[in-house]
Amino acid sequence: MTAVVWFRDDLRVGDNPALTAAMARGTRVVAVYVLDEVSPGVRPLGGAARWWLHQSLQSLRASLERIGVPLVLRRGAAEAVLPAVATEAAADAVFWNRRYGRAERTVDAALKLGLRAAGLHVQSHAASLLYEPWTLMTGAGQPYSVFTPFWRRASSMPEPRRPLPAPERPAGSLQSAAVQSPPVQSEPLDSWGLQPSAPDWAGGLRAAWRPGEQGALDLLAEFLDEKLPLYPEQRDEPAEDVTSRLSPALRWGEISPHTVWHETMRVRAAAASGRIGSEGAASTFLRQLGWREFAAHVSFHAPDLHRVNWRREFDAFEWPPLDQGALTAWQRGQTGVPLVDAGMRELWATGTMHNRVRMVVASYLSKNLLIDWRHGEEWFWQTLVDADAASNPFNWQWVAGSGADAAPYFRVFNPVLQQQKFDPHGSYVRRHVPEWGTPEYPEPLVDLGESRRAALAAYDRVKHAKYSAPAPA
Ligand SMILES: Cc1cc2nc3c(=O)[nH]c(=O)nc-3n(C[C@H](O)[C@H](O)[C@H](O)COP(=O)(O)OP(=O)(O)OC[C@H]3O[C@@H](n4cnc5c(N)ncnc54)[C@H](O)[C@@H]3O)c2cc1C
Repeated sequence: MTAVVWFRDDLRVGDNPALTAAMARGTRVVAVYVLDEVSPGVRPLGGAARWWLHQSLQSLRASLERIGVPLVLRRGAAEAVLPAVATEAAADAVFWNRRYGRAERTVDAALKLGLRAAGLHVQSHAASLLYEPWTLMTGAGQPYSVFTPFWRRASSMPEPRRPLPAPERPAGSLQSAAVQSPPVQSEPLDSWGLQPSAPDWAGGLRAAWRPGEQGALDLLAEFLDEKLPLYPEQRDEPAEDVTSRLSPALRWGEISPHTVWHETMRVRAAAASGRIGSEGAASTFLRQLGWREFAAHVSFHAPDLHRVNWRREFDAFEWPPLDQGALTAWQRGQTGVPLVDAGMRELWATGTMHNRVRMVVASYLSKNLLIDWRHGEEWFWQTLVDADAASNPFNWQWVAGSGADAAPYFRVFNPVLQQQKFDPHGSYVRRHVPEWGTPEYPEPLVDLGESRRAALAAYDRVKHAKYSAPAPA
């Protein structure tokens, strides 16, 4: 007997309910990761995400080996690949942790039916969110559209379950089972071409990150030990390194939100007796995790979030024809606005950008340059190591004004004031834009005041538009 564990956005062995359940049977366990870029509606990964995935799979393979579980890599439509692997492995059971995108759920539902019809035991588990998106609803049974009541409701629920320990290698039995069972062919990871080669642009990513479960656990420990007390005061300052940097690890499931939650609560409880301020700091930090939950909730109930305005009245917004030159200048960090350019260059070099600066560059693109937020969302999708199918479009729409609980459209971030407030000494800007203040630095692409007024005028035309859903065909 063999159990197959299908890994997806849960590239870890600790607190992995599907893996734990499979190991608990005491039979042989085979892990599989399917690179599925062909199933309808599944969004192909961006370049930085592909780089991360390569490193993370290497790390997962090593962790699984230590508990006697081989990792099989296959490429193709999951609906065909997974049953094939189950057959090759002579499996009688398949386990996975749930995912929440519509296309992914369609694939998973079809597989569950098909595998069960073929006589296999199929079990799915909750692992990637503290609250599955359908478990928190308003009193009227509707999805939440405002963060504060959503988080209040979440906070009134029983505490998220405790993380599960990493399963251990069972003594003896697995080896003999493995010898008797057919080996399952795996594709070489290198053959997937996830890493850039010509040119190799990933040097900055390698320098900035250590993908994999151990790297994530170390980041969390370092954050809780050293940075948490500073977090409430300094988390908006991009020059300071006081945020957790856990977003790619959470995106790929190298660490579970349950682990982050309970470790933070443990530190909070320990600090309550001594270190002043940690209780509030812990709540501030966990509230950010709440935004991740809220983005997943909103996206679950509005699955085309990267394409469709959440507030449909924004469909009437008349974006001017795309100015490709302006978009390219923004992407390359050549707008002549120091904070925007610093952010965009940080993104290109390291695969991330500080949250405050993400808001500023998104506002600049969608309002000062009047470029449709979807172009910015797509660029982030390609370049962020934490590119997330829910959080990325959710936040873009939040800044653009078309999203759930969004900043009102007329809130145009002024990048000069934002720099004065959050990078007053210019340390962050200078780190990424060394030629700032020299003749080599470009002139501003647009006048901030004029472009702001033009954006507000465009918004005025849509402000009173009412969305009426298209009549059914
Ligand atoms: C335009 C735009 C696009 C974004 N795209 C993404 C994305 O693709 N993936 C992504 O994970 N985050 C995205 N964010 C949210 C946020 O910028 C990052 O999560 C954060 O900068 C990650 O740094 P950190 O891990 O040090 O955060 P911390 O401050 O340490 O926060 C802890 C965790 O909370 C979560 N979190 C914090 N803020 C948010 C938020 N606003 N929305 C959702 N989750 C949040 C993240 O998982 C983060 O790791 C985006 C924000 C903006 C404005």
